[in-house]
Amino acid sequence: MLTGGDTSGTMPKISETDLILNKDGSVYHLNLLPKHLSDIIITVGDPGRVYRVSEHFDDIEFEMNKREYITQVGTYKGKRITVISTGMGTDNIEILLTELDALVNIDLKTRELKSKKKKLKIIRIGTSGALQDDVPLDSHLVTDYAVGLDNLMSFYNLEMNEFEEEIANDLYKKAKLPIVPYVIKGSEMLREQFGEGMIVGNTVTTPGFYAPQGRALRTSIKYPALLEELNYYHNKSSDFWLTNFEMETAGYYGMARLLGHEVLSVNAIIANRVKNKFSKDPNKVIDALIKKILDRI
Ligand SMILES: O=P(O)(O)O[C@H]1O[C@H](CO)[C@@H](O)[C@H]1O
Ligand SMILES: O=c1cc[nH]c(=O)[nH]1
Repeated sequence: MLTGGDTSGTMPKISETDLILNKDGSVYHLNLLPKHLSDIIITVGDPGRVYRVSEHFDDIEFEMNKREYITQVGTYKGKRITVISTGMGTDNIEILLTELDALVNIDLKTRELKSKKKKLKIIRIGTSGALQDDVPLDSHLVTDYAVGLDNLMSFYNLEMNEFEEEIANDLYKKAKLPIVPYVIKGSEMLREQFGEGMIVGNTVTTPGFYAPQGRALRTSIKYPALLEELNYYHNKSSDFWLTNFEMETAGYYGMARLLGHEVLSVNAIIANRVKNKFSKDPNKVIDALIKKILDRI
C-alpha cells in the first residue's frame, strides 16, 4: 500500500508493513542490499545447489543464509555473479522477484519508487520431469512458454497476449483441467544468449510434486488422467506441445512480465514421466547445465 500521509516528498511512500526492511536496511526475506546483485543473477531451487554453482567461482565476496534463500556473490572468470536459492514453489518465487525488484526499483531509504526503472536479468537453473517420449533423460531444456497450474496469478492483473489466452483456454477445455491456467512467454533475449543447443519446450508449472504431477503413493488422486492429457495436448494451429513439468517457471515468467524483468528458465531433465524413468546420475546433468550457463554469462 502506498501511503500519502507524509508530504515531505512528491512521491507517495510505501508503508513499513508493505515493504518490510531488516535493521541493516536489507529486504525482509532475502536479507540482501542493492550492492549484492550482479547484472545477471542465477537462481536455483535447491539451497545445496548454490554451492555447486559457487564451487566454480574464483572467489566469494559475500554469503547470506535466510530460510530457503541462500545467497552467494562471487566472481567467475572475472564476471561478478550473484547466485540465490529459492526452495520449491511459485509462492517463494513471488517473494524472490518482488524483493529483487524492490532492491533495484525502490529507494529503500525514502520508500519511494525510483523514476528510472532497472531491468533485472535472471536465469533459473532447475530440475524437471519430461512429459514427452522424445524429451530424453539427462537433456537440457529451455522454457519458451510456461503454463501455470498454480493460483499465484489470480492475485495479480497479469496481461496475456492473444496467443497466450488462446492456449490457456484451449488447454483448459481439451485437457479437462480443474482451473484455467495462465500462459506466459519467457525472455527471448536471454534465450538467445543462453539457450543454444538446448531443447526448446513449453513447461507446466504445478502447485505440488505429487497429485498435481499425476503421482499417487497412498492417496487416490482426483485427476488420474492428468499426465496423459498433458502429454496428448496439442494446439494444431501453432503446433504447441507441452514438454515438461516443474514447480516454479510460470511464477518467474508471470512476475517478470508484471515487473518488467527478463527471466529464463533452463531445466535439467532428470525424470521422464511418460516412460517412468529417473536419471541414473541427476547431479551430472545438473552440473553440466550449471557449467554451460556460467560459460555463457
Ligand atoms: O530442482 P528445482 O530447481 O528445485 O526444481 C524442481 O525440483 C523440485 C521438486 O523436486 C521443484 O522445485 C521443481 O521445480
Ligand atoms: O518429475 C519431476 C522432476 C523434477 N521436478 C519436478 O517438479 N518433477
